[in-house]
Amino acid sequence: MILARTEDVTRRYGDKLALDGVSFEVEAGELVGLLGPNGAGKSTLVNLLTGIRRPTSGRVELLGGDPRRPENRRHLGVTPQETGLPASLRVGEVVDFVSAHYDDPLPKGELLDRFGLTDLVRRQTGGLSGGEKRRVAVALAFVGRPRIVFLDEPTTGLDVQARRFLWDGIRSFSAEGGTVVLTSHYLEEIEALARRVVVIGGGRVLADDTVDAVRGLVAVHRVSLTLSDALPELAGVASVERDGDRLHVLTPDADRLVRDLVAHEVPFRGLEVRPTSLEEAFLTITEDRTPAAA
Ligand SMILES: Nc1ncnc2c1ncn2[C@@H]1O[C@H](COP(=O)(O)OP(=O)(O)OP(=O)(O)O)[C@@H](O)[C@H]1O
Repeated sequence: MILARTEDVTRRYGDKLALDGVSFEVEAGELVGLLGPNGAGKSTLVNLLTGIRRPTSGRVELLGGDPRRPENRRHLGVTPQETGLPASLRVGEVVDFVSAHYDDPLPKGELLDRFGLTDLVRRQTGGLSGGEKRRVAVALAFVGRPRIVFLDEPTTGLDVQARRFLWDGIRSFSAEGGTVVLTSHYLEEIEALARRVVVIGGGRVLADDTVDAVRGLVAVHRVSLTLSDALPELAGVASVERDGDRLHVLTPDADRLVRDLVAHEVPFRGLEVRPTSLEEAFLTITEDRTPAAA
C-alpha cells in the first residue's frame, strides 16, 4: 500500500527550479532515507509531501489524498528542519499540549521513555541544550501514533549518545510497522536506519535503491600509491588527486588498474586499495553522473 507519492512534481521558487520532475513513492512499513547535498531539494520534497508547500506542477498524494487537507494529515507526524518550542513550558507540558490534539495519543511516559527524555520531563524547554530541544521536537512527531513520519535532518547537532537514543526511537516505531522518511547528511545514519536510499541532486532523483546497490552503482575504489613520476594514461581512471608524492586514484575497476600499473612497469610503492564509502558513492553520483571511460 502506498502511503505517499509524488508524480512528475516540479517546484519553483522564482527562477530557481528546486524540484525537477520528481516521481517518488513510499510504501507502508518502509524506512526511506533521502540523501543529497545542500540545496538538492530534500526539504522541498518533504514540504510538498507534508502539505507545507504546493507543487508548481505535478501531483502529490499523502495517505490517499491531498496533503493540504486536514483529514489526510491526521495520521502524519513531522519534524521539520527548524522547530520552535514554547520556552516557558516544561517538556511534559509540551507533550501534553501536543497530545491534546489527537484522539489516541501515545502515553506520555511511553513517549519520553522511547526517546530517552524521561529525565527532562520537568525542565523548561527554554533551558534545554540545542540537542535536547531537537530530541523533544523529533519525539513530538510520534505523539499521535502516526502512520507515516517525515523527519528532516533529525539528528543534526546531536552528539553520538543523543543520536543513538533517536535512532532507537525511530527503529522501534519502524519495527512496529510505522513508515518513516528521513533526510540526512549523515551517511552513517542512512546506513544505520534505512533499507532504501533515494539520492537527490539538483532537484532530481539520481538513484533509488538499497544502500548496497547505491554503493554498487558507482563501485568506486580508491587506489593510493607513492609515485614521484607522472601517472601514465591508463584506462578506467575516474580522477587523480596528488598530495606530494602520494597519488589517490578513483576507479570503477581497481583490479584492472593495478594490473595495468604493473604491466606499464610504473615504479609505485605503498599500494593501498580500499572500497568506496557511501559518501564517495554519493559524491560520485551527485557530482558526476557520467561513468569513467573504460
Ligand atoms: N523559500 C525559498 N525561496 C527561494 N528558494 C528556496 C526556498 N526554499 C528552498 N529554496 C531553494 O531551492 C533549492 C532546494 O532547497 P532545499 O531546501 O529543498 O534543499 P535541501 O536538499 O533540503 O538542502 P539542505 O540539505 O541544505 O537542507 C535550493 O537551491 C534552495 O536555495
